[in-house]
Amino acid sequence: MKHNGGCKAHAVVNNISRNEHHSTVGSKDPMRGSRKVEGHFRRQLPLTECDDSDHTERIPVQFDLIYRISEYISFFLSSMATQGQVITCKAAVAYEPNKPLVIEDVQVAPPQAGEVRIKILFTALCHTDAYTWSGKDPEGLFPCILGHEAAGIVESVGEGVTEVQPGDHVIPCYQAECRECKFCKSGKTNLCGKVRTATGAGVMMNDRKSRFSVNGKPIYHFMGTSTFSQYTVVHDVSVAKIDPQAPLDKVCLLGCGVPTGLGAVWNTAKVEPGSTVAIFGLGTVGLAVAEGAKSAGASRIIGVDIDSKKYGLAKNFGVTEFVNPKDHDKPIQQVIVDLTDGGVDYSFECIGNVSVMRAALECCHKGWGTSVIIGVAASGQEISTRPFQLVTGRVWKGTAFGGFKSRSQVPWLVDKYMKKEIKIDEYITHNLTFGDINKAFDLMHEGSCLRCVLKLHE
Ligand SMILES: NC(=O)c1ccc[n+]([C@@H]2O[C@H](COP(=O)([O-])OP(=O)(O)OC[C@H]3O[C@@H](n4cnc5c(N)ncnc54)[C@H](O)[C@@H]3O)[C@@H](O)[C@H]2O)c1
Ligand SMILES: N[C@@H](CCC(=O)N[C@@H](CSCO)C(=O)NCC(=O)O)C(=O)O
Ligand SMILES: [Zn+2]
Ligand SMILES: [Zn+2]
Repeated sequence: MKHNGGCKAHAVVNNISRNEHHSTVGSKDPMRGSRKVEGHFRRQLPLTECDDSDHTERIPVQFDLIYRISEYISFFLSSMATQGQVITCKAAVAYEPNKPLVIEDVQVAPPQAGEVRIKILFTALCHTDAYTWSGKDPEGLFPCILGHEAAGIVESVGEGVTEVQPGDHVIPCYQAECRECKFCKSGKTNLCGKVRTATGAGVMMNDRKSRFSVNGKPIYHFMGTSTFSQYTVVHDVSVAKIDPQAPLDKVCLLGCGVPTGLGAVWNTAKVEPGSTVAIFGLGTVGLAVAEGAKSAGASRIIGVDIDSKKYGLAKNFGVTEFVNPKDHDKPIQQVIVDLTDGGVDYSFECIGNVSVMRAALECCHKGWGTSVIIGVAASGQEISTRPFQLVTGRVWKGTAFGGFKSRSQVPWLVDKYMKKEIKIDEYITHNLTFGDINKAFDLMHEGSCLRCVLKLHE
């Protein structure tokens, strides 16, 4: 008898099937059917039909467990060979602003005290990588290894690291969480001060030096993550340990864009049921805002984008109305105020354009409307509005990583994805190999690309 969907084992099989299906969308995956020791292997097991007897129902679960143990042992043995050694691997180096990234052999030093070396399996590209690469980031340093939206497996740990060990599946987090500094203890913010000066300077805290080099010349770290490398070294306070069953080629997105949008709604704005919402910019971050607003019970979710093609897609994430500023003669804030009887309860800027940030504030309702800045604006840019906008009750806020505490809450977001409570697959429009990283950046500037996931190892 075939599955009827009611047994525990069947739940596992369903999960495998779903992921298997999505992992093939838009990509030719040379890993399919192979048995490499990597994060998404579990989902590539051949499926056997089960019947209703206890015996056959247990087969997939046992098979899965055996596989996971062998995966762990195999990874453990391979990491024994590299622990304490310099690893030479491929990384995409940004030598100069806007010049194509160069994939080359990079030496990655072993982790020092309080550091973790991670084998990065999958990384996505975020608009902030392109922003720093463009040379407009005041903290941008060259040569560097960009990348901050990824997932991988711990290869080795430095002295004193207790919360992760080789073989653990992890997401590197550009926003650290040490649980000891005044930011972490305040209960008022997800920002952490412990390693921020080092990550902003492209080095590690211990010795203020980089762990990356090419032929002896140091290469800067980026955002404390540098995931455009087959191996990276991060601070232990920047590592979230996640469910080893989670597909790493999907949950890599929980390193930045998706949590940022969801958290902007849930943690920063705290949107209530029945609220009206305007979202400026319908890329991954804006769509995650829409998803968060829908789940928070917003009654109207107005998407604003200069690319009208975004509307069809945005409906799937909860956007109920669409406005293209190019279709109107009036300022966009006036268009939205007219549409909503005086303005929206909440607005979100997900572009990084300071003129749009002003419009997003000014389309909020007098007395209570709150606008959240998410977009990252270029060096030298400043925001402005008439102070009267704030005097009359509008509130201007900003958010980093959606207010989520990284080490504590990224694993929770992974679990929510595994329970199908949040989307991830729907944001992945492209899958490419590491060698195509420059093509992936080109795609980012095309309207059809939300997130492109790169596979770092063959
Ligand atoms: N604060 C944070 O923690 C955080 C985290 C992730 C990303 N970001 C930033 O968020 C922003 C969005 O990231 P993304 O990956 O979704 O980018 P994206 O480029 O995919 O999306 C931007 C969208 O804005 C639209 N747009 C551009 N100019 C516009 C205009 N004048 N009016 C209306 N729409 C316009 C584009 O058509 C596009 O759909 C970036 O600035 C990124 O750096 C911030
Ligand atoms: N380095 C830039 C600021 C960049 C920025 O604002 N980064 C966001 C995350 S963007 C992720 O895609 C952030 O979280 N900032 C808080 C922090 O970096 O501590 C500049 O100097 O202008
Ligand atoms: Zn990002
Ligand atoms: Zn801290």
